[in-house]
Amino acid sequence: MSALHSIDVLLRRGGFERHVRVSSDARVLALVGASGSGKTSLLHAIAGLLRPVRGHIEIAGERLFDAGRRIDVPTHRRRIGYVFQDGRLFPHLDVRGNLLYAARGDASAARAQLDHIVELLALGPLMSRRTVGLSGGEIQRIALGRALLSAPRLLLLDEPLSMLDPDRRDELLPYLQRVRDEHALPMIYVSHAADEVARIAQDVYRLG
Ligand SMILES: Nc1ncnc2c1ncn2[C@@H]1O[C@H](COP(=O)(O)OP(=O)(O)OP(=O)(O)O)[C@@H](O)[C@H]1O
Repeated sequence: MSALHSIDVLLRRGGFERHVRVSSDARVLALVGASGSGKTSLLHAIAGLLRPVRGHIEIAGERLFDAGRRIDVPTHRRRIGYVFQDGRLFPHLDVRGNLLYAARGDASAARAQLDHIVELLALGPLMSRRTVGLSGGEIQRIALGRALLSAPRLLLLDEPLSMLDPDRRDELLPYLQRVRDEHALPMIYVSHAADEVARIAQDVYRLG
């Protein structure tokens, strides 16, 4: 039986090429490595945005990609929540609209799930705000909530705290820890910050 995260791929992007081999049973895995070592490229490959030259990607028993077996699950069927450095909220929607954008299931299930996420991430006071004027930490909490509401089977986080100043980072970390502890989701967490990695992840893979 494969590990929870079982990845063995050759990645190529322009002149960049890297072989990545990860086998880990940690539910929360951190990816670290120098700038340009391929962390984001690996997340893109997992999300189906970059096709590996060869190899396989299997997470939580789900074969997402396997060149030899001609498996390449389309991005929208991979059920992946993706949180970027900069939140990437939709400017034309208010906070509630952003959260519900990708909500799955029937209306009552979506509402129950929304209530849970709003509580978990303390988003109540923000619900009818426009995205303009939100702080960086608020934006990231909403981005995290939006990703969770898509009912993902895997959460990818690409340096979600790196644009925040140290105080805001410290404020947001406990929310990430709550998500880690209250959702049984596998998570892959890219970061440059060793202290952050130590507080979030259960295993660390270094690229490069
Ligand atoms: N669209 C692209 N076309 C060509 N090369 C690319 C493209 N995107 C990324 N690269 C190259 O691929 C390599 C890996 O980039 P990637 O963004 O995966 O690294 P990273 O480890 O996430 O870096 P950082 O920590 O700076 O975000 C780099 O050398 C980068 O220049």
